[in-house]
Amino acid sequence: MTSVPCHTNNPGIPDEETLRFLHGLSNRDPAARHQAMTSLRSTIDNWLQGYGSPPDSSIIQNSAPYPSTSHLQAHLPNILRLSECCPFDDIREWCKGLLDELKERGNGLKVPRRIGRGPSTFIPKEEVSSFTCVVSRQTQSLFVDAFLQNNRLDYVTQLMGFHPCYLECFLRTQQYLLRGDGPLPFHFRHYIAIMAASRHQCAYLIHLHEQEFILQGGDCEWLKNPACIPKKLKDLYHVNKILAHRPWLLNKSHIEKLTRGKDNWSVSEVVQALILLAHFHALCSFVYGCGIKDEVDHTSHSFRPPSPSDTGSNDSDESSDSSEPEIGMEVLIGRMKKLQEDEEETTEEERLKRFEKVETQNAELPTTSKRPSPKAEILKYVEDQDFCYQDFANRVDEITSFRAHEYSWEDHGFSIANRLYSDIGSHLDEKFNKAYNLTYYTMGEMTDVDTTQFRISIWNYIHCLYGIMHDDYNYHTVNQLLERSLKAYIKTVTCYPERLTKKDYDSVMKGFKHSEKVHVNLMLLEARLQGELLYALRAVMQYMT
Ligand SMILES: CC(C)C[C@H](N)C(=O)O
Repeated sequence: MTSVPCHTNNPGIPDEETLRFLHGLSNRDPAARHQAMTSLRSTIDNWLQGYGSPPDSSIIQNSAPYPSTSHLQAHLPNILRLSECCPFDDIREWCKGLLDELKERGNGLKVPRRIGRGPSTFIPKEEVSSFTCVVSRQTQSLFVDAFLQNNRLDYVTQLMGFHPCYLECFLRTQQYLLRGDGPLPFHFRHYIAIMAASRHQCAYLIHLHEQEFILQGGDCEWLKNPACIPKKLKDLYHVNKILAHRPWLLNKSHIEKLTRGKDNWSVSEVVQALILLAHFHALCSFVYGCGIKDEVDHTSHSFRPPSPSDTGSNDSDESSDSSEPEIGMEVLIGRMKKLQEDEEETTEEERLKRFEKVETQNAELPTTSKRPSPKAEILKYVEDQDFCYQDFANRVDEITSFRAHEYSWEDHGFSIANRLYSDIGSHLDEKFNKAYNLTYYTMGEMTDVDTTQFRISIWNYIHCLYGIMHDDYNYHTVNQLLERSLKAYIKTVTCYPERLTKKDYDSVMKGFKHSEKVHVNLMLLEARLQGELLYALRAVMQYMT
């Protein structure tokens, strides 16, 4: 345990000492884990001997420190979390036993209750593969990797565990962005993650990265009072806002502003920052799209009885119109077949018209649900909180559609990313391909289904929300395969993820399995990420030429 603990007085942010202790348990080597457990055990024994007041020094028989009650108390939510989600059986069992023992013996200590509630409010916990269920070897070893990388087996990872071959790629890329070679210091990377997540008020990601920020030696003043962050980071606020909500407005002048002057951003740093921002904006969509709950140690819920949101019955918000019947899976499959059989020849002009039609229809979709009002602990990170998505079709600026054949990820984005921030292009490319091509040839209970058309229409529809047109694509397909309620869901998750409700999730893709809904959310994440990056990297290219 280290010196100078960082006391943040924020319920979401434990002190540095607690975080270091967790570090000790995150070890691949069972002997090292055992040692970490023994040392914590001695610390707790010291406390138990003294029941909250320092015991007579003759009783302390080991070299472990004597903890204060509040200090020990601060460990408990984390011990609870480990007792519920840790891929190492030894730690999980040990934590369970410890909590039970403290409940009996820990005079005055408030011991949180185990609730085993699962990662999502939308998906029953029995459906989610985790350490308690039988998961494949591959998934199990990915969970261990994630635990070691992030000091936890987080809920995002658990849900992505439905799709291990994607998860592998996701973890590798995120690890590279946060811990790999790159121009930005580690604590900056986490602060940028916080800034990105705050655009969608995503407390889940904000709290995770506040902790990582502290572990990377970040100054906790930046968390308490974001007004005191360095000017260099402040300069990123504007770009963050545009990229998150109206990326088509990004141009070379924004890059110029960041790179001008002394002690400002280098182009490589800008590229890493833009990719981090886009990565975390898109991850917010995944978090909300799948109804991911707060991590066990991020709230004080475990001291009180479960709330409706813990049990997944929180659907009080009325937002989507679920009265409209869905077309049903059989009709959908029939339409896909038909589209494949009679491929229609279209002119460029016709394709453009169809694209514009889908775009105009987007603007007509209802987005009635209200924005949740953020808590002060989130608001402190947000500037201009009213700035949000605006329908591309209703833009006031003279901006034309982005033509993907003039600037595409494969031919342009990929190489400029790789050139300015080595290897990132390849990591992202692999991840995009995994998400774009992932298929099990199933749809609900049906097998041997070619779902290509459906999946491509989701991807291209998301790009359409951002004004990106794929010139060789017939947008008529989008209207054939994506019904209004599904389009509304996709639009909400992509553009206003914080407004999504359980009811929205329940009322679309009715015959689909939960793992398939998560699959759709992976595509939303990646297509949004790629859309933002196309604009961001085009702006960088324009600045450089
Ligand atoms: C999103 C889902 C409809 C994807 C489908 N299960 C497939 O294997 O392609």
